[in-house]
Amino acid sequence: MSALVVDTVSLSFGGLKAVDGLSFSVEKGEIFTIIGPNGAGKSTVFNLICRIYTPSHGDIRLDGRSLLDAKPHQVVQRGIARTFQNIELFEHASLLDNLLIGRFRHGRFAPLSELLFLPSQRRQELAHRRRAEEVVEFLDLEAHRHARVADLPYGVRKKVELARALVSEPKVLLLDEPSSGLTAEETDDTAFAIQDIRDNLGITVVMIEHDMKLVGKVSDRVLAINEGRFLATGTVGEVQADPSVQAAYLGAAA
Ligand SMILES: Nc1ncnc2c1ncn2[C@@H]1O[C@H](COP(=O)(O)OP(=O)(O)OP(=O)(O)O)[C@@H](O)[C@H]1O
Repeated sequence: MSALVVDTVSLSFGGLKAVDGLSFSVEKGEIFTIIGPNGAGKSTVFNLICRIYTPSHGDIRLDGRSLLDAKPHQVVQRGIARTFQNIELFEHASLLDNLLIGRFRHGRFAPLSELLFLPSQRRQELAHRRRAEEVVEFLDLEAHRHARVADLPYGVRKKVELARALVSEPKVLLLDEPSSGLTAEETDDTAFAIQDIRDNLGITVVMIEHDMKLVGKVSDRVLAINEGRFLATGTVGEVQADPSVQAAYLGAAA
């Protein structure tokens, strides 16, 4: 069974069809990349998967179960985590605190037991702290664990966002332009991190990315879209050679 299925999904903003009858599926353990010119509908697809938007038509399924009955805050509990094109962190909190804040969005948050600090709550807290420390180590962030996020260089902040997504132990990780704003060296580092996340943590990765070098390095399969519609899917070479993909990029550049 596919990990994630987007099934004939549509969404319009006013008269604009941002996503138009789009279907694709992502297999478990795959690194799957969505490409397309600016305004193609890529971020809207992520927002639909995360339930920020509700499709006007179609269904989205995680492990065979529709996500459409989930509220945005329940999507993390269902097993989907996400990073953003523009970093979204608590800038004045420490790296570690940013990861711990994630726990309120993960698992059960019971205000009363939290208040009373019951043993079950304490166990959960400790497990979460352990998980946060493991992720810090996994992404080589130990040197920065107590640093204030606002004081960290951009490349490290981007990694912290990735760490925060991993703390929720997702089945599927959505990465929105993981290389944007990074140097070539940091982008190479990100490629290794993405591969490690799949290989060592067994997480399925769905990524939006413009940097075709990174796309070619890590993707098992690529999906190209334009004007909210399916253009082509296959290996990066197959998709880049597809005439409809070339026409879409040429059109966008015109
Ligand atoms: N909230 C919104 N309200 C109105 N129009 C929107 C909204 N969000 C996106 N759009 C429009 O929908 C279309 C798809 O936008 P989207 O951001 O999904 O594209 P994208 O492929 O992610 O682009 P980029 O590569 O530039 O980030 C664009 O024409 C955009 O202007």
